[in-house]
Amino acid sequence: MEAFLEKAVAVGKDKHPRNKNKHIQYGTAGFRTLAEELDHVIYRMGILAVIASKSRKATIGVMITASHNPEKDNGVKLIDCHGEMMPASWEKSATVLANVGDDELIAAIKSIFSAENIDCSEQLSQSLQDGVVVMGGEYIDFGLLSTPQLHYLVVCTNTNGGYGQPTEEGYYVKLSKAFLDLCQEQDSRSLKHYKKKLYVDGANGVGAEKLKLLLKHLNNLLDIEIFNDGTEGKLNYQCGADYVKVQQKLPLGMKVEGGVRCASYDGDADRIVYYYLDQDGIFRLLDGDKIATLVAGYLQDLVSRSGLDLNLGLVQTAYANGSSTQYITQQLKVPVACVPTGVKHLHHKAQDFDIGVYFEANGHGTVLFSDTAMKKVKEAKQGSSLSSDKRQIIVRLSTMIDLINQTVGDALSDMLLVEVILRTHDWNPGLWNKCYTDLPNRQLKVKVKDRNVISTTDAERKVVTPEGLQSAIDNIVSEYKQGRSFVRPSGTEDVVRVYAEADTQENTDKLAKAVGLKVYELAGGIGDKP
Ligand SMILES: CC(=O)N[C@H]1[C@@H](OP(=O)(O)O)O[C@H](CO)[C@@H](O)[C@@H]1O
Ligand SMILES: [Mg+2]
Repeated sequence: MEAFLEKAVAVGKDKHPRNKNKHIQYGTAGFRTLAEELDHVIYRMGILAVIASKSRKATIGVMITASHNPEKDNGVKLIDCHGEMMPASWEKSATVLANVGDDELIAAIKSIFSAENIDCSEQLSQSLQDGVVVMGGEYIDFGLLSTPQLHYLVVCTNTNGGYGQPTEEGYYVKLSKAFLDLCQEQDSRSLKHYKKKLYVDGANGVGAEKLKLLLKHLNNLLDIEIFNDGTEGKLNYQCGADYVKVQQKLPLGMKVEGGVRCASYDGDADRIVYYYLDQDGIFRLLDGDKIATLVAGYLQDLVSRSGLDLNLGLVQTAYANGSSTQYITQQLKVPVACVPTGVKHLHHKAQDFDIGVYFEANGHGTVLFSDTAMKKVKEAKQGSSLSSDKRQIIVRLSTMIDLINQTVGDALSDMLLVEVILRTHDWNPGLWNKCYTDLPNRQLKVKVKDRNVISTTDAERKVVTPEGLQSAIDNIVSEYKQGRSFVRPSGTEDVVRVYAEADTQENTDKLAKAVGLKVYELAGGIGDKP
């Protein structure tokens, strides 16, 4: 895209410069003025026409005419895809584009792209293909996919189909077959609490489209209504997993009844969080920690009933709610490891176990089965001396392995996994939520001059530099019941993140603010204080 834009500026400057500083406006019927003043305007309308056509995914028209005006005049106007005039918002963009200086063209084009919510991925994808071809490489263009689908396809390709068919359809077939098998196994039971109704917020990303395709394979075992499916709203804007997790409220546009399970994906569908409104209409979050404990508890039970000698562990980050860690270690008696933020750290650590469950609190996670675990399950399944009870459990474990996308966190696969477990337990979201009660928590962002002045240790739970910050945090935290707080530089945004937990939401907010202020003071805060 950058290359394009640079070319647009270069050609503009060279062949169609804006010489006069006269403001010209898209009026009643396009731009209309002396022909000699229109050259750069018409060039720029060529640019706008392409943007409009991409936005509409249709042909649009550009008319050059002075209509009823004198001969020395001329004009240009755009015709929208259904044959009518362009809407007012486009007239505004046209006016901006016509009047910016030659060097401001890039910024103006970018802002139209973003205002009209236009996807530039096609151009970026072309750039990628150019890079591959120039090196003599070959590529398969799978078009639009979720991130975890591509992870799946890479493994399938490199295992010659051993992990599944290397096609998007193969992905749906593999997951849905496992899901149907696991549900059918218990088809005869009557379910009291588990309902098949589920609301899904697609974050206006790729997940909604992919979910629609998956649903065709699920034999109506799930009754899913999709919100934020990308037909109108903006990507991740007041919706999606991150918004719901951090804001702890329903996404934009989602209408739900109490007690019905809801889930939000993120834009590329590698994260998922669940939530519901309880009988008092209060929002209840079932985040990555709640998913991790649900999955770990279930698999732990399955493994112990299978009689197989397999160790199971759970990997979290410092963002995991303190109650979840306590529940896992004390109730489930599953060992927990804490690693720095970022899936690469969690995934790596999870490989230390026969069965490694990992989840970030924000809903990114999966389960890894080691080669040894896969081999033991496979051998047990083939064994002839199993009682029918044991066989059923081993088959279940083996089908679970097929249901889980082990390559990376996957909103679709994780959703099916959660649904199977809830169905098996015959749980509604309230029963799931009851396992443990989250400590109130708060995340804040603090802007500083250079976030790298903050370095951390102990899986990011303690600050090393700047000097004095950790002892200041310790002092503040000691004033709060069940208080815990840590700070770290974000790896994806130019901010320092503050996390806090305490006994009440009010105290948690106070704690987060006090720690945020210390960061601001001791680590070079800029702009508004937290
Ligand atoms: C608190 C939080 O949710 N941090 C996120 C966020 O990283 P930061 O380094 O905190 O900006 O984006 C990462 C990539 O998606 C994700 O792995 C991580 O969990
Ligand atoms: Mg993602």
